[in-house]
Amino acid sequence: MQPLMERITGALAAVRNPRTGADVMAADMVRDIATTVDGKVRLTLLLAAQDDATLVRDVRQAIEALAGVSDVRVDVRDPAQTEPTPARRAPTSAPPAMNQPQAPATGGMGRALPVMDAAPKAPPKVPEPVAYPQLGRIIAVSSGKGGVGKSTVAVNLAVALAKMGKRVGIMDADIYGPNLPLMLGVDAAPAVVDEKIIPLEAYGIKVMSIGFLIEKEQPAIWRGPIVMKILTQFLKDVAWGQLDYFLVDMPPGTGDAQLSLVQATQVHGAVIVTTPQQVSVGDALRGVKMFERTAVPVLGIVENMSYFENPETGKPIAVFGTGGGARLATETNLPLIGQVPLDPRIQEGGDTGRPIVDAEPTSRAAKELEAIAQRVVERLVSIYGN
Ligand SMILES: Nc1ncnc2c1ncn2[C@@H]1O[C@H](COP(=O)(O)OP(=O)(O)OP(=O)(O)O)[C@@H](O)[C@H]1O
Repeated sequence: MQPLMERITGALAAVRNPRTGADVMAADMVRDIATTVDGKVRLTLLLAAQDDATLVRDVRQAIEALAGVSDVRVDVRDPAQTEPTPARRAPTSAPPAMNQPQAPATGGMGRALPVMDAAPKAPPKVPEPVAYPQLGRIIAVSSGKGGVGKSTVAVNLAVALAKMGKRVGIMDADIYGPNLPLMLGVDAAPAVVDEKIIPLEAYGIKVMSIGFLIEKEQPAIWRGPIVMKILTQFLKDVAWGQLDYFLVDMPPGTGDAQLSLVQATQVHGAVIVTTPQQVSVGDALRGVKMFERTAVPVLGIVENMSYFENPETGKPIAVFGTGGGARLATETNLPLIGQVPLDPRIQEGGDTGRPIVDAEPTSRAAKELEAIAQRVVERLVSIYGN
């Protein structure tokens, strides 16, 4: 058999970039191929904003198919932010420490930090927002900080809307921690038919996640232009069909993805998720302001993990303080459209791919989430009509 390195470069020479027609080796899109004696392969793929993100998967699959390969990691970089090399670097044999992560430590936050945090040299061109009428009303579900239950709320709102007979799509734009595959129990490489990506389906909703495309267990290094690229591709190149509501599970904070989304299309409304604690409320306030600055109407505030229902008395116990959602609503003059209790079944359902609105429809949490979906619809109708 040929040496592994030669077989890798041979396999990559058969992976074509549909945008340019050239293979990824000839186009100099592959850097730093490294292998270990036990068949681990690591490489860097230079993916421009205009390139098809499914190339990452194609590259990985081409290498996985080779005999003797036990593990493949593809690090994605934006060529605009990568130092040009005068000549293509020769493939290197892997040093023994090859498998050590290259990204900075996460500082115990359980979330990988981006490895490419250098500012782009030239300001990126701001694209004109494009309308996607087939997606129906586009709703961003956002939070100021991570871990407040934004994805949980987004997923359950989507399922609740579907139970109301609406046609619903959901995508995540969370490059650092796409949660939808786990929460909805779907995780497969979506099929591509006639150059359109076919979304996966769960609980009557159509689903597309960055998690279906990017490498698992490796730091997300997609930044600025790549986020924009993925968002646009999900809006434009996914065969969503005609929808009534399209939910976007945003990454926490007020960064690239939020701006990219509002630059990519008209967002009809935002739902801001917070917990009752003051610190969470402060972050959420910044989120509200960001949407207001970009002329996206905030439909309302959802306070999650509001209270724990005492199983014996049925009385609420404030676990994370009280009143945060109401305070934020007063400060921003926005409606508080729901208070979702802390319920261990929400977490279990999130981990096993069964949203509580489907799994425990009679629970107080599920009923509240359904009521929130109803209020979101009413708010949208009051702003845009039917
Ligand atoms: N009301 C709730 N009761 C119990 N557990 C909850 C509740 N809401 C969310 N959780 C759990 O809290 C964790 C964080 O929720 P989730 O992933 O939805 O938050 P997030 O704000 O989207 O986080 P991230 O910043 O990672 O995207 C999950 O394990 C989820 O199941």
